[in-house]
Amino acid sequence: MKPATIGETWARMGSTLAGLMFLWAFIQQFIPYEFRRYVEKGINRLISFTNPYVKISIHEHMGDGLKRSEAYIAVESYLSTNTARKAKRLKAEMGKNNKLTLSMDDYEKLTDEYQGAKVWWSLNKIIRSGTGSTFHNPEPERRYYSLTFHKRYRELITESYLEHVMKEGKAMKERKRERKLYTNSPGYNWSSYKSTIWSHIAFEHPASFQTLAINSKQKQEIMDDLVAFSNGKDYYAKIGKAWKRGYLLYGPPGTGKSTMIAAMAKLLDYDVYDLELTAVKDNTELRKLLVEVTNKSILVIEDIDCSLDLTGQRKNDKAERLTEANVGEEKKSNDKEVKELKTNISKVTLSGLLNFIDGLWSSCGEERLIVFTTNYVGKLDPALIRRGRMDKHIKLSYCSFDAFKVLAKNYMGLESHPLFDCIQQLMNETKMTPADVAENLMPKSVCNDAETCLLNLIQALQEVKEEIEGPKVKENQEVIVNDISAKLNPSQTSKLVDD
Ligand SMILES: Nc1ncnc2c1ncn2[C@@H]1O[C@H](COP(=O)(O)OP(=O)(O)OP(=O)(O)O)[C@@H](O)[C@H]1O
Repeated sequence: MKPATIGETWARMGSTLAGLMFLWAFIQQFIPYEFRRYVEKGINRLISFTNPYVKISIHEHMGDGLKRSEAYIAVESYLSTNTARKAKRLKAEMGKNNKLTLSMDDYEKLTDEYQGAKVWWSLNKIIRSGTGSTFHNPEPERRYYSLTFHKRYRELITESYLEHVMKEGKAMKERKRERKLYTNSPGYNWSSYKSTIWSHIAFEHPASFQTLAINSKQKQEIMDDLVAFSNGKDYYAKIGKAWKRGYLLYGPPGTGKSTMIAAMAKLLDYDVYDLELTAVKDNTELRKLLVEVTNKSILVIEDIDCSLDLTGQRKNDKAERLTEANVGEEKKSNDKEVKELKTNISKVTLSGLLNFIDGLWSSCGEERLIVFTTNYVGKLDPALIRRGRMDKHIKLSYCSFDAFKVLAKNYMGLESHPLFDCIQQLMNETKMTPADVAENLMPKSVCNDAETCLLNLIQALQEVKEEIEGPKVKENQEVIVNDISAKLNPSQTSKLVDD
């Protein structure tokens, strides 16, 4: 008799297995549940006894279903380097600097070798039919990586290879890291998540400390403080303090508080979590949001004076005013607004916020900055900004000549100009925010050159000064400017005088 080919053997095995399964399904109907469980357990044990391969699963989400597992993220980036070379089915996504990044597609398999041991990775998913996206289950699909290897490598894989994957994966993730801007604001529903969870976009704010227009001494001091913080892991551990630091940025609108936060994030390569407190329903929701904040991040609460209990009160007042004005045609729209205002009143309390920042963040997470901004530092509850909670108080003020020089370099590439003296003198006598100075330095038409922009600024500064000191100032100042400008460009001078 002719020996069976490999194909025939597989076919025979397949049909035998199918027959056995059919038989088992048939028998199951007649045997009690307990006995069935017993038989199934035995079969499983027999399979694992005869199967020489070990399987480890690494799931994407932690037990609570909210947080992505760090192990999963590390495996994902570890495998991404092999993916482009080895995998046949790839997933492409837009990554850092608008570059496409490739990763394994669902159900794809990859092999890897480590100290002579061959392992197999695959990306699988569990689809939970019938479940929708909810707060607790943001995704109905749950992905997980499976690692399969021969049992003779058990020790090598569990004690050495997995550690190697975690370490390499984390390092790669760090190198490819793209800074993100997270927000909980319902108006910015960038992802499919519900409004109460953070949604994010890539954070590509162009501001840096180099372009930030503040006094150079103050700038250097802040930068040194930030760098010392980010290198301070051992120091914080030694003194027994949680590795976090609070900054209070205060000053009039347009002095660069938001710009400084962007510069901080760029300097340290941190993510930014912009917490809109008025969109947080209550302390429970606040807790959920804060638990989600990752390490190496800045938690920002802007205009803190407008965000806490005060806001509730303000909204209540407005709701009452609208209710009183409920007459005529406006009634319908007022009713709607009153309803929205009443339902949107945040119940987050100052003590709730402080408890979470002090308690929760001290017991979990590290390398985090908290930044509060306000235009009115005097309005804040001293408990909120005491040292230890807000460690560094930074005052951002009107544009100094030092700060102006940074803006002149940013906007016009100018390091010096004969008109700078006049600007310096006016800046010492007036108050103008960097935002207003910057606006005046922007060319108003394509043909505007640097000198025209500087003259625009001088004119604006004169107007501010005039408001403070009266019109006589303008006359005196014009004489000085005209003297300088006449030497530079006569046509510009007449323009200024005419204005
Ligand atoms: N110190 C600064 N350095 C560089 N640019 C600045 C500075 N201050 C303001 N600007 C410019 O003005 C614009 C507004 O500044 P920014 O939003 O940072 O001010 P702010 O203090 O946060 O204001 P607000 O209190 O109203 O939020 C910025 O887009 C930036 O171009």
